[in-house]
Amino acid sequence: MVLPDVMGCDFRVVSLAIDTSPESHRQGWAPHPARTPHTLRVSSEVPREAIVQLFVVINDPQVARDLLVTHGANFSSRWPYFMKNQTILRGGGITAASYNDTWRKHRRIAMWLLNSKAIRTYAETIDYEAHIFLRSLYDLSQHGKIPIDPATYAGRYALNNMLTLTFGSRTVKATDPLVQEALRLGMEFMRLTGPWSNMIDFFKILQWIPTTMRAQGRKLHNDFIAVYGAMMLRTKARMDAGEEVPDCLVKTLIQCQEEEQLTWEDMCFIVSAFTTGGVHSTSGIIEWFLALMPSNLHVQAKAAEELDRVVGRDTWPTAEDEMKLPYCRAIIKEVLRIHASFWMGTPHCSDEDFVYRGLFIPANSVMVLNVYALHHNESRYPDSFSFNPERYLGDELGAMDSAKQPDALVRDHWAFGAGRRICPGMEMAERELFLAISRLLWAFSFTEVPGEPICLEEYEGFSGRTPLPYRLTPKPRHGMVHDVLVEKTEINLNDV
Ligand code: HEM
Repeated sequence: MVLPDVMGCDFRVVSLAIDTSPESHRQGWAPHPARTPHTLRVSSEVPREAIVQLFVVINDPQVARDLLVTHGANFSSRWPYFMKNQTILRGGGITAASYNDTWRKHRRIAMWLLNSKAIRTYAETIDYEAHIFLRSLYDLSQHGKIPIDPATYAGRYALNNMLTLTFGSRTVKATDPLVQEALRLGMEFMRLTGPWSNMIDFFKILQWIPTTMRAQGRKLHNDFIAVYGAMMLRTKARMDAGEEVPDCLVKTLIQCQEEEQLTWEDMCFIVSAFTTGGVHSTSGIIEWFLALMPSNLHVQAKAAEELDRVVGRDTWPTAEDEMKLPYCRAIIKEVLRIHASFWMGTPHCSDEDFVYRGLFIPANSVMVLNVYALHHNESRYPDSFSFNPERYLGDELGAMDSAKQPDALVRDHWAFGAGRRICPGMEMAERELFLAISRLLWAFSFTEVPGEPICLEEYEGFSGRTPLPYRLTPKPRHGMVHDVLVEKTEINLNDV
C-alpha cells in the first residue's frame, strides 16, 4: 500500500507473508489485489530514494522468526515515535530505547527481578493477591447472589503484584493518592499513544507547531518523573530508616545506581515500565477470560472436572499444580491467542540495510508484527475465530520456552512479541494468570446477567486491550469455597 504524500509525510507499507504458489513466482513480490492483508506479498518496485518511511508488516510465523529472531541483531531497535518514544518516555522505560548499550543495561537490571528464580520468590505475594482478588469477588457479589463488574478487582490484583515487585509494598485501598496518580498516568499514556497520536507521529509538521497534544505529552513526561520519583523516595526513606524492605525493583535500583551509572530519570522510567507495562495487559487478559466464560459453559465444566479430579475440593490450586492442570493452562493460552493485548505488537526497527528473500529492507524500516494475522492463521489454528482451548492440549511449554523453539510454526502464540525485545515480564505474567484463572475456575461458575449480553468483539476505547464494561455473576461451585476464601482477610503489608 502506498500512501500519498500529505503535508510532507510519505510512507509506504509492505505486507510480508511467504507465498509459495506458482503465481507468486510469476509475479515476483507484487501485492495481489484479490488477497486479504495477511496474504499480501511485497512490492519491491518502489524506488529506494522515494521511500521516506517504510513499514514492513510481518504476517507469517516463519518470516517473523527469520527477521526478528535469526536476524535479531538487525531488527531489535525501536522507531522513534514522536509521542511515545521521543516526547513521553524520551528513549527510557526499556520499551522506548534504541537497541544500544543503555537498553542492554536497563533490560539486564529488569531481568534480575523477572527471571524464573526471582519469580519463584514472589510465590507468596501472588498467592496472597490471588486470594484477596477472589475474596473481593465473593464478598462483592454477596456470595454469588448479585452480579458484579470484575474489572476494578482484576486491575487491583495486577497492580498489587506489580507494586510489591517494584516498591516492596502493596495498596490496601485503591484510594492511595500516589497509586491513584500512577493509574491515571497509565491511562493518560494509553490515550496519548493510542490511535490519535498517530497523526502527530506521522505528520511531521504537527511535531513542530505547539499543539495541545504535544504539550500534554511533555507534561506526562514530567508527571511520570514526579509521581514515580515520589514513590521511589518513599521506599528509600524506609530503607534509610533501617526498615527491612523486601527485595524489590526500587531497592535494587538504589543499591546499584552508582555502579550502573543510572540517572534519576532512568530509574523513574524503568519503574514506570513495570507499573504501566505490567498491569493493564495482565488484568486485561483476566477480564477477557471472565468475559468469555458465560458463553463457554462447556469449557467451565471441563475445567471444573479437571480441578475436582486433580486438586480436589478441600484445597485450591497452587503454583505447584500448574503442570498437572493441562486444560487450565490451555484456557490461558487460548485467551492470550484470541484476545492478545497488542494486535500490532510493539513495532521493532531495523538498524541496517538488509535483503530478505530478494526483498530490500532499508535501515530504519519499521517492523510491525501482525499478531492478528499470526493468531488467525488457519493452518496453524483451524477455525481460528473460535475459542477452543483443546487446540493447546499436549503443549507442555511455557510461553518463554515455546518462543525459543526453532520451528516458528509450533510456537504457542505471539502475544508477548518476538526476538530480543520479547516481553521480559512474560513468566511473571503467566504465573499471575495461572493462579488467578485456575482459582476462579475452581471456586465459581460464571453466568451472564439476563438482558446484559457480554460483547466479545469490541475493545474498550483508550486501552485498546480490555473488553467493554460488563457484569457477570460468580456462583460458588461447592461448599468448600466459603471455607477456603474466608481463611484470609485483607491485611496491610506496608501499605504504600
Ligand atoms: C499478559 C501480560 C503481558 C503481555 C501480553 C505483554 C506483552 C508485551 C509485548 C507484546 C511487548 C513487546 C515485545 C516486542 O517488542 O517484541 C512487551 C514488552 C515489554 N513488557 Fe510486557 N507484557 C505483559 C506483561 C508484562 C509484565 C508483567 C511486565 C513487567 C513486570 C512487562 C514488561 C515489559 C517491558 C519492560 C517491555 C519492553 C521490552 C523491550 O523493549 O526490551 N510486561 N510486552
